[in-house]
Amino acid sequence: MLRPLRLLLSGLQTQPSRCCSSFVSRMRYVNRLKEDDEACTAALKDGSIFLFHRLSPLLRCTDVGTFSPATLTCSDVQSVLQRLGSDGSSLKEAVLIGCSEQNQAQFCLDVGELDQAAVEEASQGTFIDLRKAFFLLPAAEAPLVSKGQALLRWHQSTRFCGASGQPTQRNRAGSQRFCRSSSTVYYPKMSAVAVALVSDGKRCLLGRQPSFPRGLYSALAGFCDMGETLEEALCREVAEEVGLEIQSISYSSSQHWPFPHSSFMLGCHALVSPAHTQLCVDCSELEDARWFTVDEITRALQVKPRRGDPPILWLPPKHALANRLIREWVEQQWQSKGGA
Ligand SMILES: NC(=O)c1ccc[n+]([C@@H]2O[C@H](COP(=O)([O-])OP(=O)(O)OC[C@H]3O[C@@H](n4cnc5c(N)ncnc54)[C@H](O)[C@@H]3O)[C@@H](O)[C@H]2O)c1
Ligand SMILES: [Mg+2]
Repeated sequence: MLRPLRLLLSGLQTQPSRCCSSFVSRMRYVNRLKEDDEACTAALKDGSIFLFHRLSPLLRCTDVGTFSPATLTCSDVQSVLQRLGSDGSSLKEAVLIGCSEQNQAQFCLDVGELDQAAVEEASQGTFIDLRKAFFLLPAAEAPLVSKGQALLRWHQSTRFCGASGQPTQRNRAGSQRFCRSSSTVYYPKMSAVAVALVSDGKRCLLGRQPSFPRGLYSALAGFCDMGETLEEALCREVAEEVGLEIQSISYSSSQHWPFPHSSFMLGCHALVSPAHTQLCVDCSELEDARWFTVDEITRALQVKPRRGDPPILWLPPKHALANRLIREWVEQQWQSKGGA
């Protein structure tokens, strides 16, 4: 079958184009690799690979005691696989996750079929559960690793078509899967979650679930229902969880959150009328919810939690969107105090 000219031309190009800004050319390059299997195969040969073992990423500890994701070249991975007696065919399972600022395509690969300790020894790293690894990594590197895990998990759970029950096939980049029998195309999925930092103008509202570590309180959150807007989801979640009606919703920022599975977190600030702040907590959802003053929150932000010694109030870690919302609120409170 004749391939479209666009794909033939793009297949010749195995590096990002230099005609536009480096960001634009990297984005277009990654997009092209998703569409063109041959270009993607070529990019893998020159690309970098993040290894996972049963969804735990391979990290390396630096000389100064910090952690970073172990970045291997394709030939590094080939020699690790060969040393462990694998024929290297599992490289075909690598999934495209992006392109580095150095214009190198980035892939992830799960080598869960190999002995974990042997891969660690051969690749000079350690596989660490993402729940721990995510917080050990610098905030700039954690999202790439969580994206890799999310894509690998999605491939593992979408092997069969929900309509025909037949096996699905992936494209080279791993950006979609296809069922020949039902002609269904599957794309990676994530659930939308609305998070709100609710304030009454002077205090902010935080809640805790029974599963949270002792002392931890966070912004209210909930999965968006089908057909809901972000605003509708926030209003419903806050009403359900603490029995309040919110208004003046303003969007702050978003993040991909890998726990327990892929969520697309949409973070907002919201207000309640100071005359209606009485909480009616739904105990089936939350163990507790409370109003906190800016002084209490400012003190809690300065506390470094130590193992076995939880402070009275412990806030979400810096990598979490809720932490960002809390910091934004504190800054805005101090600014308005300074201006008053
Ligand atoms: N990154 C952050 O800063 C941050 C902050 C708060 C919450 N979160 C995350 O947001 C997620 C949702 O928060 P929550 O637990 O309060 O939600 P929630 O209040 O909607 O309650 C969870 C319940 O919703 C139901 N549910 C509906 N749709 C679902 C779906 N698509 N997937 C799973 N369950 C679904 C389930 O019964 C589940 O037990 C959690 O996974 C949490 O880790 C992240
Ligand atoms: Mg909730």
